[in-house]
Amino acid sequence: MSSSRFGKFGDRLKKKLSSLRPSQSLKNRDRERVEPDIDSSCTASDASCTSGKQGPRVLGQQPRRLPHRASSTGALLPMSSADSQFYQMFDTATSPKRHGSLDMMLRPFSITSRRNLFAEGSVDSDGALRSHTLKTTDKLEVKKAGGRAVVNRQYMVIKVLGSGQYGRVSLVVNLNDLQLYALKTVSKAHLKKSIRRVRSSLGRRSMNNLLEAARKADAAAAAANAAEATAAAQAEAQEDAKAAASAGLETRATNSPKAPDMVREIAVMKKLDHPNIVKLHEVIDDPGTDSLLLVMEFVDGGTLEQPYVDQSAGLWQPLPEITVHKHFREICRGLDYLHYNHVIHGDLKPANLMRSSNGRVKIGDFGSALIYQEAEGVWDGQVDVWAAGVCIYVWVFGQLPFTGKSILDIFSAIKTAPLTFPDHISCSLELKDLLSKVLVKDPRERFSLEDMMRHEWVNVHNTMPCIAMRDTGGEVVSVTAADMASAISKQGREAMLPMIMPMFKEVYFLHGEVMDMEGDEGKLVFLLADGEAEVVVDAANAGPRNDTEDGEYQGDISPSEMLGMMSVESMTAIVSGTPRPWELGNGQMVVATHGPGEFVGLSALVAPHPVNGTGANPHSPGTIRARTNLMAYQASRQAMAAAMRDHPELKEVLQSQVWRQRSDQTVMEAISALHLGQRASV
Ligand SMILES: Nc1ncnc2c1ncn2[C@@H]1O[C@H](COP(=O)(O)OP(=O)(O)OP(=O)(O)O)[C@@H](O)[C@H]1O
Repeated sequence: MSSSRFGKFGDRLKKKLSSLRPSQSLKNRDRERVEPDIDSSCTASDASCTSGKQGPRVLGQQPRRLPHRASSTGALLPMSSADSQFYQMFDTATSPKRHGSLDMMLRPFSITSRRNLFAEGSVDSDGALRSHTLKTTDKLEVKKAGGRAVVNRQYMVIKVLGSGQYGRVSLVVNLNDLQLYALKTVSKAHLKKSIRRVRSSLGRRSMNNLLEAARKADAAAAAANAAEATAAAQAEAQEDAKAAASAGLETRATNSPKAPDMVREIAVMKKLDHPNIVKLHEVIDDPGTDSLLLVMEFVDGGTLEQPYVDQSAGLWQPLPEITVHKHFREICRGLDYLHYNHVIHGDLKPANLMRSSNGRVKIGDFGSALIYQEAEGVWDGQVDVWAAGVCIYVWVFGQLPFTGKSILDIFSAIKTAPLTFPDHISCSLELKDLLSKVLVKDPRERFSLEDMMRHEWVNVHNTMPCIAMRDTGGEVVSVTAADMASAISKQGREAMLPMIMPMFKEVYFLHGEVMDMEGDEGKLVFLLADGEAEVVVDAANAGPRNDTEDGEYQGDISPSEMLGMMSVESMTAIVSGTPRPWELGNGQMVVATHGPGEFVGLSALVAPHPVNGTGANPHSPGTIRARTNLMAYQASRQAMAAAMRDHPELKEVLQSQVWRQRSDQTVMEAISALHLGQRASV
């Protein structure tokens, strides 16, 4: 492998990069992917099945422009045959049809472990139940059967239950166990943001920041109804106000929020199991979009807000104290279980409390929950105690304990106004006593959850004890590597994990540290647990590895075949001449970034050789480097190879992982193909 030859290739590649224009930006390409739109309103006659829209929803769709080449002065030049060959291949590889066929190629991996109840074109005995492909993304498949949407051949949508600020909740039936579940679509970006938000609020923002934020919010929503300030918002504001006051109104740079770890949060949530907690059963990721689907226990009695609030007037209807008492004891148990497992709910409010048909109250919506880690410092479970107190107050008195005409007024009332009880509603002295100990502004002086559970109003003078988890014992939920890796459903993942998890050991890397070097024999495979890794390739060193001396191509797979295996994104990255933040200079390019729950280093193990297309490529096609401080599970290539020999299905699954991750391997193939395309034309 002569370095001059690759040097020449490198120069030609650079020239190519600078002379080409992408037909679309990477961003637009990403946005062009079909968004999942699960809708119960589909009918059998509506083949597109998207709420009456024409065909699936495509965001940011733009007419495709033919690639052309510009001179340095911007004038269009006639294409060379190498260019046109390349463009032809590029066009084929990136056309929707071609992209579709890539999906087809991957599809068999997606259904191996699922019951195929609604195979394409299947018809029931009456001929009524037909299925049509509705939409398929990399991991999320939505089909239509019997006029209803079916997600991943498992969850059939019955109806929409409701919509929150960030997503929609549908009632679905699980075709595997014929039980009802609630399926919630949430935005990954929102989930990450809310984790960050809770962390930062628990990390103590200053009062100045808080008031500034409140002023901005007030200005933006001058007409906002004060009643919209939720119990949780009050609780958060309360915590912030007190914390800021005790910190002398200074912004604390220390104790800054850690990078959000959605996978860890989800892994913990999935392990929580308590009669007063809405169970999270499955999380389905669609990597092509911002959507995450949460499959939850269906709670059939509605929320503890709907029946008690007059929506038109925004007024609460006071509840009998005895009803509130019953609800509250269950909330205490659920909260106690959460806190025992180091989970802070962070958004406790009547709208997030649900009732089952047998009257049991369940805490739901963990979108703002936080897993407390001792390393992070202060335990802030007191935020949930405050919110629980606000819930009692609202139910008993039919109004919020602290109100104002604007958000700023409400914050100010929370911070300074004394707790009062309306005269026109009578309640027991015990309840007033409890509220006066729970709605205490300083969290250090506020009742703890256990104090609350021992209070005479709750345990009815010790005749109905409300026993805390700490007194009964029980294992605290912990998450293992296997839990983390299976937290979010990935196709084939479930079958693979038991085979590979025993091989992994925990490793840590500092930001910038090399985990595996390009060109070395790929010895390691990593499953990322926390933090991000990037794959960097050196374009100047790229090229085929089994050319003959005279450069003749010896492989048995053609460049166009290789291009058929490429992802659109990596191709766009290769041909774009525009400098991008991920281009490091000196011909180095970050071709892939991976986060928690994803594998890196697999391509050396299972991907076909970039040129001859056969066998596994024993060399790392790119350098794997820590993009942040990170924790990962590491396995040796040898051990993985042995497992693949013993379990042929593991190889299939890992191969599909490589393609799905738009790995560095595909980029290397693109570079090789570009090289070969150029040489073929010389
Ligand atoms: N597990 C569930 N079982 C039954 N119904 C549910 C379930 N989860 C949510 N719902 C219904 O869906 C509605 C919307 O829920 P969602 O959690 O999206 O919004 P929210 O909590 O009301 O608002 P936000 O998320 O904006 O705070 C709820 O009001 C409730 O009626």
